[in-house]
Amino acid sequence: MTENGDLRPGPDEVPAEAEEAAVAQEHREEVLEQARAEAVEVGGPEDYLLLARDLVAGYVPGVNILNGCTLTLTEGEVVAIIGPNGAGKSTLIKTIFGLIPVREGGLTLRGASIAGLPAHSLVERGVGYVPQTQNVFPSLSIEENLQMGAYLRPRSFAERFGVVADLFPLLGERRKAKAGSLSGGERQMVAMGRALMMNPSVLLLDEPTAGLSPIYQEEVFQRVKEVNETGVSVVMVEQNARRCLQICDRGYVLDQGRNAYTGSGGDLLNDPNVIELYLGTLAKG
Ligand SMILES: Nc1ncnc2c1ncn2[C@@H]1O[C@H](COP(=O)(O)OP(=O)(O)OP(=O)(O)O)[C@@H](O)[C@H]1O
Repeated sequence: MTENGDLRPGPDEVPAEAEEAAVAQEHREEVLEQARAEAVEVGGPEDYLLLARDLVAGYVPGVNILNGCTLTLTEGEVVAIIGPNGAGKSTLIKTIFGLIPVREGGLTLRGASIAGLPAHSLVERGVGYVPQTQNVFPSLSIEENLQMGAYLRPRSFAERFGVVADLFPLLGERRKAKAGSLSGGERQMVAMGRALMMNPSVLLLDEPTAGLSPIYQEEVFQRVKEVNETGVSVVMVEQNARRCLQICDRGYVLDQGRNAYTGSGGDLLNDPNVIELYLGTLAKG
């Protein structure tokens, strides 16, 4: 408080929140410094369904967003990518799906390099991707959206539609409804259903619960688990970090395009550093 009773902080006073944020930022920098020194230890490409190793990628020439990210996915796993805004989570998933070129590092699927392959080649190889936004064709019906998902194998449509409608009954019950008339949560089911039409072995989900009510968020998490139980391995970027870590097998905390922490969902949820730096309110900063 200033001498004249003004409650606003004076020029030399640092508000408690800003001070806390500065301490947390300093701590994050230390964590990243350590991450830089210790590369994430992984096995060889043949040991994983999917291996992204020391990836460097970015949008603008000369500006890297991923600064050496490593992620592994083993058959049957659900792997979460969490971290603060702008950490590069979506960029990592887009790079894996071939939407952003790999500048350095390796990217393999079942031991074979997929770096440089366009997205449609990845779909043919069994990788499905659900973008965060604009992930349905609003003027098309649910059925037509799912047909778009099966465009590479139109003859398998009926069979796959049956499988997908078993997982997401809404899609069968309302197959003639325009996707644009659905709620955000229902659209997310259409988007996931569409990606599953090609019977992928890996499903990449970019913030599937963003903008959804808590009830729909929970439904999405449950559906992801059910999809995983059918044998689909999942990599998901999530803003609801706590809930995601509860349902995933392993998680990666990214920060400034680098691996900050990695471990089982339970270990990350209970790690005091992860709680302090990434799961608390300061993580949003
Ligand atoms: N199309 C783009 N062109 C240029 N820079 C981009 C583009 N998309 C994202 N970026 C930048 O890349 C950085 C990482 O963005 P990214 O979307 O991967 O972060 P994120 O961890 O997914 O965060 P958020 O939770 O905010 O989506 C940000 O600084 C962002 O501004």
